[in-house]
Amino acid sequence: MTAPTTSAAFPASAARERRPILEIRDLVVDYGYGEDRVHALRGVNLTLHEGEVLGLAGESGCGKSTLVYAATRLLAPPGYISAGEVLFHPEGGGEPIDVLRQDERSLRAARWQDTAIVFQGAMNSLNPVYRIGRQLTDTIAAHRPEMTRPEREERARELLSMVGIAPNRISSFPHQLSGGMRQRVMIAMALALEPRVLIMDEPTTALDVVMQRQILEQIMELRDRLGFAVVFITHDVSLLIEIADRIAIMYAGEIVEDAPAQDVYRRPRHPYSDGLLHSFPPLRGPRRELAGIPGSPPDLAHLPSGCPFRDRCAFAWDACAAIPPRLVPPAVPGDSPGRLVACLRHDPQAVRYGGFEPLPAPDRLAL
Ligand SMILES: Nc1ncnc2c1ncn2[C@@H]1O[C@H](COP(=O)(O)OP(=O)(O)OP(=O)(O)O)[C@@H](O)[C@H]1O
Repeated sequence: MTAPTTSAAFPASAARERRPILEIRDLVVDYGYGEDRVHALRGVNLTLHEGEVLGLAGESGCGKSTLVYAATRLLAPPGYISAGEVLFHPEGGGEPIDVLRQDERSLRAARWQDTAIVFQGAMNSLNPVYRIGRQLTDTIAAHRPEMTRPEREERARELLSMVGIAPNRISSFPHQLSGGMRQRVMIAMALALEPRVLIMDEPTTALDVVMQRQILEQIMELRDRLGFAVVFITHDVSLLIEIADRIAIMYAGEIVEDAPAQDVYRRPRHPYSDGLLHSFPPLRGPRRELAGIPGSPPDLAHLPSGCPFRDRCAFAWDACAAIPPRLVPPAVPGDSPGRLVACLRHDPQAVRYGGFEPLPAPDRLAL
């Protein structure tokens, strides 16, 4: 069986040796107030390392976008952060900065320089009345006032060719470019200030498959060359197995599995990760039977007790209705260090502490 290749320039083992660049700790986000408050993030912990490609996957509504919007302070009302820390580690060491407590001025200065985002459907946010060159040079001018106009134009041309667009397109208007080219321009804009973290929220979803692949390959090539870290959001876990070093799977506002991409592919430990893998055709390697996941995610305003996945889970037993699972190393000897899963089958200690008997080994270790 041939496993798909990842961007292997940065093996998962390297992640553990590299410095963390962004640490999200116990992040809690709600939308609205009172009875119908939606608990969109319920204590999320996630670390991104320098140069790493971290994939964030999960069905619609599980909180992927909320997580990156909150972590970059771009969350709009009625969303609000009620607890947590987001630590950004400055280049060259020094005390990490808590992004959630940063004042507006330094936040604005840091945005695009430290962390840049390519939003869902970003290609539609180019201003139709300005040439793309002007839109690129304006972004550069806002952060690098010391650069002269010819220097900014030169940089804009360089950025375009970096993302595979002929530099003479600098004088095109957005409507003269295809959707794929406009999305490349948005990526060029995000890279304009050489950020250390690039967040991409479903950056290629609106494009056809061939264009998606070309853009992904380009991003990975740029990552290898420039060394920025990437958080890549998608519903499609098969795609992440191709491009990510590590994958975090989200469900109902929590991370339920966090593991090297190859481990998620070969041995998913959470039944939800397994279900997601069987919901999308693999891009390479042997075919998997596509089964999908029965049922739908819970209402985040009225969550069930215990494990939020239990109604859809083939392994659920009475303990799952009573004990909320925590992220722990899987109870399988030989699993990669640093791997985490939030499933009671892997946390016999919590099960016993809650007054239940752990599942017998064959079921407990089936995934
Ligand atoms: N403006 C809002 N008001 C109320 N609830 C919201 C709002 N935005 C998001 N939510 C809720 O927060 C939860 C998480 O949404 P979010 O958009 O972060 O999920 P997602 O995983 O990024 O989904 P998608 O893949 O569809 O973008 C959802 O259940 C959604 O209903």
